[in-house]
Amino acid sequence: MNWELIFGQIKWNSFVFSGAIENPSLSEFIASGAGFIAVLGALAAVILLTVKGWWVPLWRDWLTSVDHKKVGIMYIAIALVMFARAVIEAALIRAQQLSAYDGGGFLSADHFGQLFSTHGTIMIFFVAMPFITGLMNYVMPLQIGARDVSFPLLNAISLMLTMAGAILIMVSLVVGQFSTGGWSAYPPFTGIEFSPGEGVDYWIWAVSLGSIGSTLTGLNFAVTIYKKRCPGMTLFRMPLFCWTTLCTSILMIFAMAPLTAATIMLALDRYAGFHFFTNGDGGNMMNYANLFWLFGHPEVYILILPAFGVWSEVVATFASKRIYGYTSLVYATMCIAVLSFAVWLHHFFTMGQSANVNAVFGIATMVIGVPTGVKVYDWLLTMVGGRIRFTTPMLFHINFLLTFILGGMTGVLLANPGVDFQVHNTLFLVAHFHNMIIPGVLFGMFAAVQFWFPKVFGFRLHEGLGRASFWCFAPGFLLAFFPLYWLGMMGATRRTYMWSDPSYLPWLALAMAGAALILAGFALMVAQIVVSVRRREQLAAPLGDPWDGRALEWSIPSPPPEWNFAVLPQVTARDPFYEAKKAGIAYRSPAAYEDIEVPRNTATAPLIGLFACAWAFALVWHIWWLVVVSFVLMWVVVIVRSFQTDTEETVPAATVKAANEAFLAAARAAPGVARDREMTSENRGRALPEGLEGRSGPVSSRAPVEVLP
Ligand code: HEA
Ligand code: HEM
Ligand SMILES: [Cu+2]
Repeated sequence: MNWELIFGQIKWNSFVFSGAIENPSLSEFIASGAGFIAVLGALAAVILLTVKGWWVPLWRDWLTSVDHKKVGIMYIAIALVMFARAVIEAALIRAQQLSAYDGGGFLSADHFGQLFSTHGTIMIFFVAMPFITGLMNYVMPLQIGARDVSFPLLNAISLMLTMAGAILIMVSLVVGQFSTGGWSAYPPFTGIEFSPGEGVDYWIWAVSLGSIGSTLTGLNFAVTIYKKRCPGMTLFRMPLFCWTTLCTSILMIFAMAPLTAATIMLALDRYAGFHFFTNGDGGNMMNYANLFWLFGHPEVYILILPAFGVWSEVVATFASKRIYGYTSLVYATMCIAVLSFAVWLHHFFTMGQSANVNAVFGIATMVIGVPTGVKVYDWLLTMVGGRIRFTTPMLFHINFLLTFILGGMTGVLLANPGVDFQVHNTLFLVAHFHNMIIPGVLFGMFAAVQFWFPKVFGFRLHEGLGRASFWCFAPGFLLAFFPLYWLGMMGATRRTYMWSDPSYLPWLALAMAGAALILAGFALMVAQIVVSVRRREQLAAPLGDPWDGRALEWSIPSPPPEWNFAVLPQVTARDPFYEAKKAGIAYRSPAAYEDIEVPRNTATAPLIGLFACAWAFALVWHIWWLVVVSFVLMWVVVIVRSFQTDTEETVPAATVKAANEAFLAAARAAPGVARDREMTSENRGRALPEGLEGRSGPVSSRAPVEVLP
């Protein structure tokens, strides 16, 4: 039998374990160990699912679900698993750099190159992207008073494409190697001549799958926000998180396309001998740099805007005050979104444009500081005069304000081409972007988890452990990244696996200590989740409104029913739920209930994801029969689905009524918010008073959130 016909380019020595046998070294053992852990982890999951009998529920209730809430949770689960891997890789990079004085260190140059490439690629495409996408999925439809997104099946397909990409990257731990070309994968280095192996192909197909998934998500969410808002929810009554979701979705639609184009063109160069980006034959790698950063710069705002939305929700809720400067926050978000398409060139000031071109793009970049500053001042002014509750999300918010400004300022420094020539591609740059992404995006997502967890699962997270993890994360970040500003100015370049200037050592040691603290923070966060699950009875918050919330998601039970809203809400003001509580008309019984149509679960999306994953794997290894078979199967699934007509089921009005009336009765009877704003015979059935909009909300009369044991 012809091996190559069946297995393509996979050979015995493609498996990571073979390296440790043929060429034993610490670096190879670590690589094999990682492969081993991946295999063991997968095996452990299979055994757990089998022993507990969870296969059927996993398939029936989760993988085949098209419910935006479950899709959102699955996105965040992917993000957390991938974060665990990428943060360990960061610690290895740090340890290598600390020990690498004058040829020391324990990793081979090649292994080190794979580590920073997978770390960057995973963190951006398979941690930050799924995290924000999962969060937008869960929260946005609830906040606009919708029952789901506009295209629930498409939503599930986006998820499964992202999952396929993540699985492909995990497979690269075991079979073959990953790219050493960094997260931006510049040719000609990533061309076939300089990187002939499978590594770059893993990067290309994993990123392409994620990128197509994100394009579809962008379309889906933008249409949802335009079309599915509940009665009375005008655009300018939407919570700010929905505004940032809208802007991010539009950015996704326009920015992911150049990335997909770049990866496919790079693939054509590598597989079919095209020369879009080659050094000779009429190719030009600058085309790649332009396409990549035409995506890459908006990408960083795709990540930060939803986080800005989270910060707006968090600060208004925990300052117990209406957000300051709502309209200016909306316009600032729009400005940032538009400007983000006009600055991509600042990523390659040093690559040969004229000084004038650099100046134009440098100024455009600096201008983004203005709308961002508007946001910062709005958040600060929201806190002024508020009654601040120092919960974990609020601690993250204050830390965000303090550190994000510093990172923004170093961005403005980099926007000056003269300065950039000095520090481009040094650790100064690495410090800048981690300084934006970690306190801004990552901690924004952590704050969001703390904030919305009780909504999703019906019980709170343990507050003490949450604070403990915060107190590791926040100083850990400072220690891990501020020394890099110094190192960068001393000339330490990024992506270096070895160095020879002894004055680097103390700074690298500090950075290592910081990375260790961040790992400790992550461990505490995992502990927090485990402890909270165990104590869920004690931490229960089933009535849906644990923080004295403001937007519509807090007006329904926790966890929300499949149909979200028993009756679509009628909105007459911003912060509609808060205003309703204030007017004493929250938790009113609706006049009548109707049957609700919900989409049926379907195997379509997971099958498409499965075949997409097989297709990408086959492309990486040139297994041509599998390329054809999986591609055809993917389309067979699509065609079969298009003939199905019975795709929805009806929840009878009586079922909805029973569930909702039980919830409303409990909410009215409960102490706390419901009691303070008790239903009375006078206010029952009364519409929300007109003119509430624009009036600044009063300081909440509620006691601050107690710290749970
Ligand atoms: C979430 C991610 C994120 C965010 C929000 C930003 C925001 C900004 N970035 Fe950053 N950046 C990255 C992630 C991010 N960046 C990444 C990942 C890279 C490198 C990729 C790579 O090469 O691998 C990078 C690289 C990068 C470069 C390229 C440098 C080089 O390669 O040599 C430049 C240069 O101009 C730059 C500038 C800026 C600026 C001006 C902002 C501004 O938006 C910042 C605005 C914020 C403030 C200014 C603070 C708050 C404002 C006030 C308090 C008001 C008062 C202040 C003024 C009016 C100035 N960034
Ligand atoms: C949580 C703690 C983190 C630590 C300790 C860490 C550490 C590092 C280190 C040491 C590098 C290599 C620097 C070099 O080139 O010498 C790096 C690169 C990088 N990191 Fe992180 N990081 C962390 C989180 C994140 C997050 C959350 C993101 C994005 C969401 C991210 C994105 C990147 C990117 C894009 C690169 C560049 C990769 C490349 O050069 O191609 N990191 N990080
Ligand atoms: Cu940029």
